[in-house]
Amino acid sequence: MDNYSAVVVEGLRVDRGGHQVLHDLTFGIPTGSITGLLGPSGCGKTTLMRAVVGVQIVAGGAVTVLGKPAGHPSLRNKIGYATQNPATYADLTVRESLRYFAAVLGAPRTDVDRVITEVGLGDHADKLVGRLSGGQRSRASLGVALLGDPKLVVLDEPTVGLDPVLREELWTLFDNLAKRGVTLLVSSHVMDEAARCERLLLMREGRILADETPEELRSQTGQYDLERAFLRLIADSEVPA
Ligand SMILES: Nc1ncnc2c1ncn2[C@@H]1O[C@H](COP(=O)(O)OP(=O)(O)OP(=O)(O)O)[C@@H](O)[C@H]1O
Repeated sequence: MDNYSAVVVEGLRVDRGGHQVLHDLTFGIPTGSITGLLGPSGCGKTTLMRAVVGVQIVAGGAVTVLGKPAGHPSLRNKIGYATQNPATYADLTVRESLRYFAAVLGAPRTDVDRVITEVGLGDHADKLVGRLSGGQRSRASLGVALLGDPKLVVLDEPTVGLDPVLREELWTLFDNLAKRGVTLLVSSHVMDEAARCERLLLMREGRILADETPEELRSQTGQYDLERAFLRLIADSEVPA
């Protein structure tokens, strides 16, 4: 692996439920970048993230993360992962929950207050997770992914259910993490978030349609609006040879 790529995926194939859901994917994710993973529901975004984090059985190919095979024990404390399902306990408060996960991960206790502030839950730190709104609960899960000092943060639709102000705050947090050299892989359905990413991986039906910067995507398709650009790519990919 070169120093430039935090993640290298080569010829990745994954089968789920008896079907191939990822088809020979090959790409790299630059260190310290925010890469957006975008595509319609069911195209394979979560499956790809699971493969990067090392919890997905793969049928073929290789995934290398920070120079080690995905799932290698030494990566455990270097990767933060927030799934679409909140990873917190309903009967603990936000602070208790984060303290628990900090202990499990071996992260310093002082991290708890830092991440509570980072995810904007300062006013809700002593509330039971079960009494939080959906958006607050997903921010509590995001807090778990930020405990310790992860070098790679993988976030599956972290802004679902958040209002525009909170979404903006979270994207500012992602920018700050990237400036510190953290690599972020963030999935989203929302194309306006694509413009916040340095690189975009656009997926459809288990294949990567584009791996480029928002600017490259705009100039390649002649569309400024990234949603239109994506639709143009899909239309072009469907033109019979
Ligand atoms: N546990 C599972 N068992 C069998 N098939 C699955 C399982 N989870 C997902 N799949 C299938 O794998 C494919 C990719 O699903 P995946 O969850 O990766 O898509 P996604 O792009 O993340 O979707 P969404 O945006 O809706 O979360 C889909 O066809 C889905 O039906």
